[in-house]
Amino acid sequence: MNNNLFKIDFLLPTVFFKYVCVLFFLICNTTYYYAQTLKKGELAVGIDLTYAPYAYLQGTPRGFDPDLMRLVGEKLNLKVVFKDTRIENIIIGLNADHYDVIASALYVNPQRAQQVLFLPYLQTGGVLVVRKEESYRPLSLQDLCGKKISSMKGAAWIPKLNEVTKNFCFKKNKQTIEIKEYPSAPEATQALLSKGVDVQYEDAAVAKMLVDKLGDKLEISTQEMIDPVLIGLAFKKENSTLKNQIAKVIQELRNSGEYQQLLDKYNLAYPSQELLNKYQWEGEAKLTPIKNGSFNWNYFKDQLFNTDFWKACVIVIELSSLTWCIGVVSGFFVALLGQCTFSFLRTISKSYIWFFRSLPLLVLLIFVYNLPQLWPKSSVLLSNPFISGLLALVLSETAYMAEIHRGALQAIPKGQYEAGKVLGLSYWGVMRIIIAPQTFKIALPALANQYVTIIKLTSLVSVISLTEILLVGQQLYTRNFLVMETLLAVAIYYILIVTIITWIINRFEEKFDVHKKNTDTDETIQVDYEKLKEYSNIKNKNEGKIALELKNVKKVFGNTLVLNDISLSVPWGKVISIIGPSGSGKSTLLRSINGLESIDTGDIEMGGLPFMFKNNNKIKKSNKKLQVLKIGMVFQSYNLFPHKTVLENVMLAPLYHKKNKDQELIRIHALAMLEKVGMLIHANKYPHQLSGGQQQRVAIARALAIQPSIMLFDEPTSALDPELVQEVLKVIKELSNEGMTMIIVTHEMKFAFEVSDRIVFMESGQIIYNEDPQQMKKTQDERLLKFIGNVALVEYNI
Ligand SMILES: Nc1ncnc2c1ncn2[C@@H]1O[C@H](COP(=O)(O)OP(=O)(O)OP(=O)(O)O)[C@@H](O)[C@H]1O
Repeated sequence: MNNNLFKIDFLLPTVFFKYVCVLFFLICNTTYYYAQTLKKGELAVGIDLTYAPYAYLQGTPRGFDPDLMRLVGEKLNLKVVFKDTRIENIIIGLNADHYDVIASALYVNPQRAQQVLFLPYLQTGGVLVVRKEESYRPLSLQDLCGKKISSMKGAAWIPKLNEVTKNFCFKKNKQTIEIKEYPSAPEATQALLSKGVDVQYEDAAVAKMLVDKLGDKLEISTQEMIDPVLIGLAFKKENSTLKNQIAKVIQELRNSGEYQQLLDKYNLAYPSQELLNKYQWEGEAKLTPIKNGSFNWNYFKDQLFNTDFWKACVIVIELSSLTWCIGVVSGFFVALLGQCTFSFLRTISKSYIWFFRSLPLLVLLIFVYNLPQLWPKSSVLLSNPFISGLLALVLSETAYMAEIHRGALQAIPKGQYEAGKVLGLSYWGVMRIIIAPQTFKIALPALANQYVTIIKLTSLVSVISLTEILLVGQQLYTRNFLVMETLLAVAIYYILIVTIITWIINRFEEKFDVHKKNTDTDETIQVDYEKLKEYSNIKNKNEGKIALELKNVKKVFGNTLVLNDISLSVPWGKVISIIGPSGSGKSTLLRSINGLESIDTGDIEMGGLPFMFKNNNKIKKSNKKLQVLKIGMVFQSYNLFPHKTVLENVMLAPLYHKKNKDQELIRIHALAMLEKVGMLIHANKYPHQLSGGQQQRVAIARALAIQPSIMLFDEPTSALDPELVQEVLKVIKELSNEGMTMIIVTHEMKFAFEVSDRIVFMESGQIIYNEDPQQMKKTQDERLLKFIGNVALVEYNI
């Protein structure tokens, strides 16, 4: 027993040692695996599949890089997984552990070498591509002075082109080389085809593929590669194990000849020793590596003072402001077309909105910018990216703005249109003076929001090489790959612009909001009261004996006969009240008299002149504007213009029609009308600051300001509280005393019987009685008696 125990005691350290060894081996092994790839048995490859012939998607990833990585994966016994990533984000993705290696034709440059480990595996260089139809054939960079060059964003040769401008072109008194950077090679080629640029500076392999496909239009003008550059696979700084392993595999592939076969397939070359030596010196010895994960605050701070960013801010503000201003106006017109009575115009509006809202802005931008390819004459304007960008943005934004305006237009009560119409304003007059300002005010919060959206949308214009803020940022980080630092600076610039613009719009919105205007104090109006009296009398211009004559008027709404053979004669200076049960056609009759409703048959004459009459089986309106001006109309719901003060409401129509009067005279007359209705003291207030009765009295003053010969009142007291009714009736009574010809639709029976010369009783669209009030009181008709009797006869002190 003791022996056994001894044995166990003796054996334990041996077993423990074995366990520790196995565990150590396992840990080492695991670490080994995780050191080379993120996921065991898998090689994740970061690749931009939009760069043929190096890497592209045709069902599966194809091109030189995918082919090479598959070979490498085979040799290392790893499953290759491709992670499609845009080139500008590819290094940040590597350092964020999204993949193990970048195989995406990544040019080796000193800034990039600070952030990743490079394994050079290819050599390429730039060539110049030109349009075949033209005679211009540049052979070197020196031949590019004064020309426009398209290039892929962040290409290695861009700094070199700038050097040529500085050290060669300027010294020879030649013009600068203008470089336009595009997101990818196809866009750069498109710019060349549509004559936006003169030359495309392109990678030799890409250019060869281009010429293979578009040989009838494009040609490589250089004899050999300009400035050869290295292309490398990139690894995380800490992952030299994987780099060494893949370097070993590539060496094996080179030894076996497989690598050369692959190079030949794509017309590429392995880097020359001379170029590799240069890289050792430039890329690794000279620059201190950037520590992975650190944020370069100094670089970020420098970007806040970068003049290129500030210039781009000016471009963004100009582009977004112009887009917004033009879009607001054009959107309003598209929205108006949508409200038209002509179905053809409505269809145009709807189709426009449908089409441009469905079209992605990016597609529209590229299409507009490249339109000169289809329509060469347009290149005069459209080859300028600012103009192309503005046009595409305006086309797209107009559709969105039209929808915002449509909502605002629908929110404006119909009475506002009608009030403008009865004041004799033309359609465009009503739109300009009454509807547009109100629509704009309603739509302003949504429009302001759209402004902010446009500011951010301008970043898309970088696709056609307009150097706005994002493009400046992209140009920087595609070279140095300090993506986070650059994008933070970009974000700061956008936030700054949006904050300033929002502040300006908010001030603007406050200015527009009449509810926030402090006009509550009853400001004394500076007027000469003696002069007011001179203008306050009603001057009727009575022509002929009869003010108004309706002959056999009929009006149908759908299948309902609303006015049935109405004949009515109104002599000058008389007051006619129209009474009758609800729906009997009283309002329709009144609205037909001033043309707010058309009639189906019959004639309407005013002062002996035809106003509506039958011609070729159609009812026509003659001298409509002139006739309307002879009629003042007061609505049940006042219909004052809420964005104008009381005085502005009253002066609106006389100022519009002018009639050779000077503005001061119009103002005095308007004040006189306000004095007449007892509203002079409130002249500077806005309608929302008045009671219902006060608003109705302003509405009467507004109708009187056009100096009408006939006044129509459509239930002027129906919307008022009983205490406010009498202040309005008092004004109407005074007008009748002055001899104003009036037609009043009312339910105020006592008032009607007191003030009227005749009372018209309507039922089912017909005039049943048209009598003197005293005579009507003696009626034996039970129906009429019942109607008059059923109405409460309130005692008014008027
Ligand atoms: N725009 C319209 N479209 C269709 N029908 C209408 C329209 N305007 C009025 N009507 C119809 O015409 C008839 C007469 O309406 P109207 O407003 O002239 O009557 P009213 O006598 O003024 O009534 P109330 O005293 O209630 O205002 C009603 O049956 C009404 O429904």
